[in-house]
Amino acid sequence: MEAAPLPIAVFVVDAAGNIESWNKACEKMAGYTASDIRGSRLDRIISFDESGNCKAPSLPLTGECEATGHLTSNDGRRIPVRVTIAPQALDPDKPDSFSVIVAPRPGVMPPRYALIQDLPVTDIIEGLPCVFYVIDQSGHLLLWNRQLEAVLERTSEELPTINVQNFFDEKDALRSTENILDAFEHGSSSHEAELIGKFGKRTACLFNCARTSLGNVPCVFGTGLDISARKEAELSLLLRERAISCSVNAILISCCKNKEFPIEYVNPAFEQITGYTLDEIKGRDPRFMRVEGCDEQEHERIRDALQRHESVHAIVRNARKNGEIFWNDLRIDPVVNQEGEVTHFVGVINDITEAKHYERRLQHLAHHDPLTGLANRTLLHDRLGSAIEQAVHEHTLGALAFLDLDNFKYINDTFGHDAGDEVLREIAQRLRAGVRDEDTVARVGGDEFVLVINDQPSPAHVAELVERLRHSVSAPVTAEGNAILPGVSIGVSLFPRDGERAERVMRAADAAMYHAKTMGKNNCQFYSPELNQAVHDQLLLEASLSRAIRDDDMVVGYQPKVDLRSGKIVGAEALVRWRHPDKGIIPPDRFIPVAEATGLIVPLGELVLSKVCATLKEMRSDGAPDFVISVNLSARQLRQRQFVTRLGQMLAQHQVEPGSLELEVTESQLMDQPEEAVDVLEQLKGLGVRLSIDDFGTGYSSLSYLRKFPVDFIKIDRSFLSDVSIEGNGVITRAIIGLGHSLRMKVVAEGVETREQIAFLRDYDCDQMQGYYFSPPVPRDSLRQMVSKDTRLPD
Ligand SMILES: Nc1nc2c(ncn2[C@@H]2O[C@H](COP(=O)(O)O[C@H]3[C@@H](O)[C@H](n4cnc5c(=O)[nH]c(N)nc54)O[C@@H]3COP(=O)(O)O)[C@@H](O)[C@H]2O)c(=O)[nH]1
Repeated sequence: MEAAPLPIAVFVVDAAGNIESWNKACEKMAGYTASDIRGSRLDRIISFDESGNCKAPSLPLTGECEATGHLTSNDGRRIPVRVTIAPQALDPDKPDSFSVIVAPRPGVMPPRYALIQDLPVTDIIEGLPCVFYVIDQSGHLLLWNRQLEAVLERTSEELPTINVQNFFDEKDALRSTENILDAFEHGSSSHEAELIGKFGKRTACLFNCARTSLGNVPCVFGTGLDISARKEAELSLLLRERAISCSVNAILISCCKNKEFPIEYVNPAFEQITGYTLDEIKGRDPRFMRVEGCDEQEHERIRDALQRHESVHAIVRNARKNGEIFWNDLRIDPVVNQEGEVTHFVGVINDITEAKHYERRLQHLAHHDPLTGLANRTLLHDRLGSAIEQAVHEHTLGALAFLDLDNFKYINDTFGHDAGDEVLREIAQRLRAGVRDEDTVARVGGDEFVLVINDQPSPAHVAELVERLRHSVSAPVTAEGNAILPGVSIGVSLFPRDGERAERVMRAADAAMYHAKTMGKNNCQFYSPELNQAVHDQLLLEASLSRAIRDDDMVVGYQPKVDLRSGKIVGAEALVRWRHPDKGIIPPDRFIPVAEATGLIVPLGELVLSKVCATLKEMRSDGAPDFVISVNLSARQLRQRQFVTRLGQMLAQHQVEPGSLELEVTESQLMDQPEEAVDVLEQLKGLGVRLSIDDFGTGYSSLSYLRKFPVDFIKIDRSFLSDVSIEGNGVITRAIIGLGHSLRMKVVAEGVETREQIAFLRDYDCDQMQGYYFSPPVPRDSLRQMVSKDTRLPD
């Protein structure tokens, strides 16, 4: 392109040639500003030609003249100009200012290289924004600029002595030197390499070399442009590119150029997660992976955010190429260019399918029983709350049934835990099959199930349904090759009739179930306000029992035990009663279960034992040192860790012979945890006390355990004696007597009420009897009298 012609410059000087005025045109031509130049002499900027037609003006100026010369601009250029100087004053005799008109001389502009000799080469080389070098064929520097010294951290004295290959890293030296010297052969070369300073400074440079010669010496000259910043930018770009490429999160970049936001890039993780390659989907609308009809609202939200060029986070379901649906934790952010415009969107796709499934599993676990898959207590509570709310709102009737398996412990102990689990699973399935999908079946404890039955036409319908369920649950279950008969007690409450809050409805069903248990098990009871009263009474009983034990309102009665051969009283069973201030004597059947359930049995048992010890001491001083008193023990007392130690201490404290105390434990208690029972019984035996198995025949003793229990007596349960003349009963009683004797135990018959029973027991060599036929439980003093009078069973 032709350069624009320079304007004519006109300025004013005084006669001495000092510049007085300087306008924009002058500044444009010469580059000096008015403040730079004002006051300078004319010959500072214009050198006049001495030869030629025009004569150079001499100072001081006197008159008009025309000359040619060169204007030296402030950037060092020498511009050929024609100069006209004319006095400005009106009085030509006293001229004191002159106009100087400077015009570039057309046609006298030098050819392209004509001024080359005038070039300030050193200035140019030093002013270059890069390193400059001239190298001979041996690889030594002939010429260089200061920039090279700075980059190589070397002085101008050092540089000529060092070969160019030492300017580079060892690994780069050969290649870089070759590249530079290549220019000797090919005329030019270009490459990138790092210059290494003497003290380790590294400068990445782009080298451009060209062949030339200095005089007759062939050499290569060139520049090395510092590209460190560019290299750094490139590296960081590369790093980001690699990071995107290596990311485990799928990344998608889409363009904003149209409303479809076409895909421009996806990384390998995207390809792996979705199954689509970049080639397959480039240019497509990213929504192509959405699942029709799924997460519509979320997609709408994403769309809105993108239209507004905003970031958005959403969790949606997408389809992989193979059709599989995955959960996508999606984060989309706008990408802004240098002008601040959003040009792209970057989407980070995180496949959280596994996490979602895990979350669901956790959710399920948090709300379901792992063994049966039924609802657990938490879910039951939620469902019951909603069911009650619905029943209240819609004026319908709902039912809550509380089911407790009657003999589950026995099943577990006899057939093993695997069989027990199988029974629970089978029962769960039967219950689930017996109700509708909208009803809830929950397992809330080892052998406790709860049903929430919605929207029932009448209580009679509920009763029918629950009875059907009871039958279904009680049917034999085959587990681990055994046919097991699981009985179940069911308590039912109705809502909102029995309560409008979950806790109340649950409590009502629980009370009904408790009632069903006391009614002989394997039956179903509905809650009634009377039942509530009973539960209330029960609670009162619990509270006052604790007080009674503390205040010693307990009395112990003694029922004599008689030797069947001699008819002599040989001992007694201690039986506790509660002497209630208002209700009179309360029998143990009413408060022992409460004491056991509340743990009060422990202090109560200790109270009885200490009273018995006191009685035994009295009996000894009465002259009956061999007299034995038996005390009933509950399972909870037996399981008490310090029981044996404490009993030993108590006997010692009362100075009672351990052999005069007998402890009765029921057969079912022993068989509850037989291994532990053997352990405790042995410790008790070690203490010297006597042991007996109470209510024998009602539990499920196995012969192997009977052998292991170190007991002295077995007590035949009174139910077997109720009518010994009836075929079956007599047979069992006889068998128990035989069994006891064969195990070297004495046999006691309890609940003996008739002469016939006595005769029967004597016929079959039973050892002792206890029962109303001889005596009911009597106060301590009455017992002492009977013993001292030697009251006997008649022959
Ligand atoms: N853990 C503890 N349990 C105790 C204690 N005191 C009593 N009990 C247990 O309470 C149950 C009921 O006892 P009770 O009402 O005292 O009845 C006993 C006898 O009165 C009764 N019996 C005795 N002879 C006859 C009879 O001829 N006919 C008849 N119908 N009943 C009779 O039997 C009960 C004694 O039974 P058992 O204990 O099985 O020998 C009872 O289970 C007691 O064990 C205590 O301090 N701690």
